[in-house]
Amino acid sequence: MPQRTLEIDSVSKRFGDVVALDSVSFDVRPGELFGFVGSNGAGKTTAMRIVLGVVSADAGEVRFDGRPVTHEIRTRIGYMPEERGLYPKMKVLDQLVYLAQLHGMPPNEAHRNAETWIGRLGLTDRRADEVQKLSLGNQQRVQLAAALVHDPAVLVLDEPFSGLDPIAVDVMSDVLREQAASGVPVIFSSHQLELVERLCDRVGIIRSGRIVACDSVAELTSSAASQLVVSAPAAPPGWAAALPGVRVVSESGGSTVLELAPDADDQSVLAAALATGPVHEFTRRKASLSELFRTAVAEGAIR
Ligand SMILES: Nc1ncnc2c1ncn2[C@@H]1O[C@H](COP(=O)(O)OP(=O)(O)OP(=O)(O)O)[C@@H](O)[C@H]1O
Repeated sequence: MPQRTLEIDSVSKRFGDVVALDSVSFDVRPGELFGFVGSNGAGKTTAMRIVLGVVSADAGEVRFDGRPVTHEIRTRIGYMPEERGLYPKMKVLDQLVYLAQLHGMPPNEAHRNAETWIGRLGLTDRRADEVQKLSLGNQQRVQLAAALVHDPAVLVLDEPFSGLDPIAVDVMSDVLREQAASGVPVIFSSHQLELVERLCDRVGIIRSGRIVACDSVAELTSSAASQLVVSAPAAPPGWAAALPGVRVVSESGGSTVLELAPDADDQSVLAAALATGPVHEFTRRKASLSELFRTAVAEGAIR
């Protein structure tokens, strides 16, 4: 295991009868952007809270750099909680300086870092405003600054992109990429799967407290069933339904999307399409993360 890896090892957690996490294991490596995705209530927030020590695990262990996460290590984690955790009446600059010092940073450095992130995140005009007077998106920028202001060794961000405008999404994306590039393991949860697909080195999909897939998007999509887009305007409805190893995903206006089993013969699909008349398009398409996610959530496991 490389140094500075965050390891979640066989972590389980119940709340009464609800199994929130069932022996969840994955790791986030240095320099990696890791996307944590799953339906509402799948267990993402619980897992992140356990990493932070806000919630204790019933079983399993969280390690950083090969050692169990202690209070000292937790002060080196930059955390953006889902419920957000700012002091509403405190001014932006004061708040960031205070939080940096709370993580053990000397006052001068705390001040310098706070100013740096205020500038970087486009909050300069708001630095003397109380947090409660900011728009939600700007509060979120402050929340990101709060996670970063103490130069964390790990970043754990619970839905950092929710509610951001497109410019703020770009800023957030750039900052997360930079942090990862500087060697920080970064994990964030999100329901914006196109964004996760675009940004992340690896993705973990959690379903009902269990990890059902964990790999790079390229690996996950290459092992998923491949799809064919066939445009055959003269083909009658249902033309492909009886072809062996073929599932019709959608059919509209002469364009049909088919899912092929690994051993299905695409040439016989082409022959069947040509038998109906001209074929204008015949393209293989990889499943997107969204499609993969739906399969994983529906079936429980994709590999
Ligand atoms: N403090 C708690 N007390 C009781 N049940 C809880 C508590 N925290 C979480 N749960 C339950 O644990 C399960 C996992 O919830 P969690 O918040 O981790 O999901 P999530 O993946 O973050 O969902 P979302 O995408 O909606 O934020 C849910 O069934 C939830 O109701």
